[in-house]
Amino acid sequence: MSNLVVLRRRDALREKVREWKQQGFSVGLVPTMGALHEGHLSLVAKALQETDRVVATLFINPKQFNSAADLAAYPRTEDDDAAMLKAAGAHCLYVPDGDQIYPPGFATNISVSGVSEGLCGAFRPGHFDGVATIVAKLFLQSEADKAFFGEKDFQQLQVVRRMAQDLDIAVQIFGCPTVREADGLAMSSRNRRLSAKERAMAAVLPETLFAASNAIEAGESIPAVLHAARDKILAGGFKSVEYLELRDAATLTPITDELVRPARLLVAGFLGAVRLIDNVQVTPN
Ligand SMILES: Nc1ncnc2c1ncn2[C@@H]1O[C@H](COP(=O)(O)OP(=O)(O)OP(=O)(O)O)[C@@H](O)[C@H]1O
Ligand SMILES: CC(C)(CO)[C@@H](O)C(=O)[O-]
Ligand code: BAL
Repeated sequence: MSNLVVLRRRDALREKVREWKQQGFSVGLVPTMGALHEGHLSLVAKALQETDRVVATLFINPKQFNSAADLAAYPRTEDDDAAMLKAAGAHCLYVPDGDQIYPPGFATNISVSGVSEGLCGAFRPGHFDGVATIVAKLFLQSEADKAFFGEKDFQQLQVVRRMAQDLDIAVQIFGCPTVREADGLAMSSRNRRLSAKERAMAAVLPETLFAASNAIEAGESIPAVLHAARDKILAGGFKSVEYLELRDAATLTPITDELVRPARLLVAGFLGAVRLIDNVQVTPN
C-alpha cells in the first residue's frame, strides 16, 4: 500500500517528478486508459522493480478512437483504479484534465510510418497517430526514465519504441508479457463488455493462436495454418476476423513463406460488438 498522490495538472506532475529526481529517485511511467485489471498491475509491478517511483496515467484519449461508439462505451472507473494502484504500491496517478493534453489550438500530430501500417493500423485509421501523439506528450510531461507497455498491444509497443527513438526522447521502454485469464483470454478492459455467452466463447481466440503457433514452429505450411485458424475462430462464434497474420517480431514486416526469424502471430476480430486483439510469439527452430 502506497501513499498515492493524484495529480491533474502537468505542472504539478513535473514538479513532483523533479522533486523525486532531486532526491536521487528514478521514475517509471505506466500509461493506461483506466478500467484497470491484473494486466495493468503487472506493468506497475515491473515498474516498481525497475524504478524508485511509479507514475500511472489515466487518460481516455479521444484522438486514438476511430469509433464514437467505442469511445462512448469505454469503461470509466477512476475511483476503483486509484484504489487498485494504491494497493499495488504506485506512487502517483496522473489523470490529466482535457486541456492539459489538448489545449485550445492544439494542432500537432505525430505519425509513425512503417510499423503502424497494416494490422490494427489498417482497421483503425488514425489510431496510431493518436497513440503516438499522446504517448509522446506523456513522456515529455513526465520526464520519466523508463516506461512500461504490454505486449498484448504488440503493434502499439513497436510504434511507441519507434516514436521515442526517432524523436530522441530519453526514455527506456519495456515490453511486458500478456497476462491471461485462466482460460487463456488476454485480459483487456473491453472484456467486461462481453455477454456471459460471448465470454465463454472468447477462449477460442488464444487457443487457436497457440495451436497455430505450434503448427508453424513444427514446420507446417504458413498459409494453410493461417487459413485453418481463421476458420476455427469464425466457427467458434466470432462474427469476423479482421486480420490474422504472421509478422517479423522486430520490424513487423509480413512473413508468408518461411520462418527464419522470431515472429509474432497477431489477430483481431469481433465477438458480437466487442473487438478483441491478441498475439503470441512464434520461434524458429
Ligand atoms: N492483459 C494484459 N497484459 C499485459 N499488459 C496489458 C494487458 N492488457 C493491457 N495491457 C497494457 O496496459 C496498458 C494500458 O492498456 P489499456 O488501458 O488500453 O488496457 P486494455 O485492457 O488494453 O484496454 P483495451 O484493449 O480494452 O483498450 C497498455 O500498455 C497495454 O498493452
Ligand atoms: C498507451 C495508451 C495509454 C495511450 O493512450 C493506450 O493506447 C493504451 O491504453 O494502451
Ligand atoms: N489498448 C489499446 C488502446 C485502444 O484500444 O485504443
